[in-house]
Amino acid sequence: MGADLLTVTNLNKQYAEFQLADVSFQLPAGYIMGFIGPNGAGKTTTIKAILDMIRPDTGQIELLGQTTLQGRESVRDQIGIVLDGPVYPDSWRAETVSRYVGPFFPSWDPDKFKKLLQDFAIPTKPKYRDLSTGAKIKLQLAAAFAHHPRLLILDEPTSGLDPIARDELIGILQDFISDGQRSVLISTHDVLELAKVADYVTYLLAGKVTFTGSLDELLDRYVMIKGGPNDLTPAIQANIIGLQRSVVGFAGIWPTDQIATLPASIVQEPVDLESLMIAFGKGGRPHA
Ligand SMILES: Nc1ncnc2c1ncn2[C@@H]1O[C@H](COP(=O)(O)OP(=O)(O)OP(=O)(O)O)[C@@H](O)[C@H]1O
Repeated sequence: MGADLLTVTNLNKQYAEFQLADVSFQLPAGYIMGFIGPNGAGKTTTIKAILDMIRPDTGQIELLGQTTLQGRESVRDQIGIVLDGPVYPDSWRAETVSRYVGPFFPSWDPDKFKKLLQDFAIPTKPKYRDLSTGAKIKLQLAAAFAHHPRLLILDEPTSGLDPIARDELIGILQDFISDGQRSVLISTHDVLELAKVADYVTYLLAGKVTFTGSLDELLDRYVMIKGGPNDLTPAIQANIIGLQRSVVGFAGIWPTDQIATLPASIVQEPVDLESLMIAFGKGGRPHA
């Protein structure tokens, strides 16, 4: 496993009605980490702290081995950023980005940027405000890749993308990490797409990390259980995560290490990330 490109340790930030509490996780080189959790969990706040767009109350952020603000500034060139929503002035065109954004990055490669505009099929004539949502995201990606980043940080890049564009983006991210030297931190609600490529996930709930680690490890910890109405004993009801009832019975998430406590009539199936996220979001908590 390569060196960590990003380490977040005990990050705290207090707002009037929200607290980011002791957020810690690390991302090694060569991997994609999904940063997931319900609306308002604190994903954007954490990303803003990582990018020095807000100042945390306490905690440490290490970006490409640099912990101080000055040190992190010195590696800024190696961090590619894609944020949700409009990021360039309405009147800009694709090549304006190279003219005005390029000078901020010592390793900006105008030829690479031009080639990416072609590769990503980004129209160069329309003004930024008239580009489609997908083209706007791809323009940010082209700008991020044009300065040869080692770490790509994306905050909800898939919102507003159609399924084809989402699939394309996932492919681009996979290519990006393929040499084992680079990593991606991606915050998204699109866990179906994410589950196809993420090696690691960090799951944030109400400002706290409730799981960080390998996606396979998270999925191995649980099974989906199903049974008829009469199978729902008080013991199952007390421990099941994200109980769903219907006329034909019930379903929910169950910790793998407690499978032995289940009656033989209960059906067990592998769990997927989306079902887990829904169950956790409904008030269930990840099992220690
Ligand atoms: N500047 C601020 N002042 C006060 N509260 C803030 C500020 N910025 C964010 N918050 C609050 O912090 C909480 C977390 O917001 P954040 O945008 O980090 O969540 P998120 O996980 O990215 O959510 P979403 O998935 O909806 O984008 C929210 O309740 C939000 O209102």
